[in-house]
Amino acid sequence: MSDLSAQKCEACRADAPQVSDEELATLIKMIPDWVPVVKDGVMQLEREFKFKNFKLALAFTNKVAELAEAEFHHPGILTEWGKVTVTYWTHAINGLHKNDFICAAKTDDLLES
Ligand SMILES: C[C@H](O)[C@H](O)[C@H]1CNC2=NC(N)=NC(=O)C2=N1
Repeated sequence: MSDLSAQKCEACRADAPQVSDEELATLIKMIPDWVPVVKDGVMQLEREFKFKNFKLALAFTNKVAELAEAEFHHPGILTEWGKVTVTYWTHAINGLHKNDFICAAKTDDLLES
């Protein structure tokens, strides 16, 4: 568990600021397996997780879903045979918030659980 994954998400508020370029540069180093991507004009964090088959991919998907409910911060999840693509962004601000980095770090920790 890292400093980032030990933190808790805060409630998503529409007036919350998006992370600054400097914060992005610092935070992205803490989750080196994730990449910032822009989809439909919205900056998001994305990582592909590889598995031996669909059953393992689905089991991981369910762990991510439980995390999302526990933090009340929800990703996009694409579950395929042998692969799960997880994407975080904050809908309330249509961009990246520190919550997204916390949840990405917590998602990485699920691989050890
Ligand atoms: C009403 C609103 O959807 C909720 O406050 C939560 C639910 N989960 C969420 N998840 C994400 N990724 N962004 C949000 O803004 C968000 N809002």
